[in-house]
Amino acid sequence: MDAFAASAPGLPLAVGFSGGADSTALLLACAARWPGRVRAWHVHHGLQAAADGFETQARAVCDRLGVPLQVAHVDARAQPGESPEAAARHHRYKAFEALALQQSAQAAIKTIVLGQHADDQVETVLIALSRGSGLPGLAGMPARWQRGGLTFCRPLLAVPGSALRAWLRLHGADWVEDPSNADTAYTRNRVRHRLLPALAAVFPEFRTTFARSAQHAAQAQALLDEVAAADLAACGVPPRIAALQALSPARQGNALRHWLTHAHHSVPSAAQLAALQVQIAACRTRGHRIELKVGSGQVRRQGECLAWQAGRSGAAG
Ligand SMILES: Nc1ncnc2c1ncn2[C@@H]1O[C@H](COP(=O)(O)OP(=O)(O)OP(=O)(O)O)[C@@H](O)[C@H]1O
Repeated sequence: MDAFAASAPGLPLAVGFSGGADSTALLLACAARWPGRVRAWHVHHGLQAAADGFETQARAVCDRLGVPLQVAHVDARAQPGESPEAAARHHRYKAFEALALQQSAQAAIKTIVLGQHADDQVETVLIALSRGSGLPGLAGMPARWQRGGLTFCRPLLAVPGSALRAWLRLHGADWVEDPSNADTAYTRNRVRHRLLPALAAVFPEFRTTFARSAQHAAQAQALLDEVAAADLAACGVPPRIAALQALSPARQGNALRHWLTHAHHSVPSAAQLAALQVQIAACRTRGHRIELKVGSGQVRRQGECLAWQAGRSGAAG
């Protein structure tokens, strides 16, 4: 397994270690490759009775490998309207950031590696397709990104889940099965247990080909982000309406989506974006008002520019 062949990670690194098969394989591989430069971080989500067993397993594996383990306990219960998976992910990343802050300067963690593999990537792309997502969703999970001064990597995205388990068995390693992975109440689990076997029967190479499509989508999205950044630099932030009107509809929509998503963390629906573009096109007189619900807030006209107003409790900006 040489998933870091393309670019070596900054060391020392921490493995996000759940005790499950995927992150166990990742921890074993990293500990063998960079002895003494690897740590394990385990997040106890406080959600299910089995979680204490995950922590016990994580401790046992790390003791055996001689890898230092740090455990963060969080309360990852979902807020109303939030999915349990999204809540767990949110709290996990916060916990990783907190663990990074606890490190001494000499041992500062440069990279956090996570164990998502090719099957996880296919599931992500299929779920995005089922929701009618655009390129950002179809691009799947990024292999590498920066957050809070840390670099996160997913070096196993090209490796099938079955290959990881076979590799673990070959090395006599054990892991815990998260019982919630079998719960078909979750969309992702239904995709994994019902859809992936059907796909494999029709398209045996689907992991590789879907991953290639996801990469094409990610490259195209990177280009659209560059075009949006250049167009917004010309339009100003917040954007001037006359400058937006000078753009083609496709570039205007791209620039608006980028502005709302990146500056205001508010993803507009296709219908909201189309309505906003109709309003921008009609805005030819001094008295023309624009006031539209977009994402989690509102877009209004403010003089010659658009302005963003966050949902009820937020401030204008
Ligand atoms: N409780 C946790 N503590 C630390 N890292 C975690 C935890 N849960 C997940 N991760 C990290 O995030 C990755 C993706 O988690 P997810 O739950 O989506 O996958 P998984 O298939 O259950 O992975 P695994 O088999 O490693 O548990 C894991 O491979 C691991 O690197």
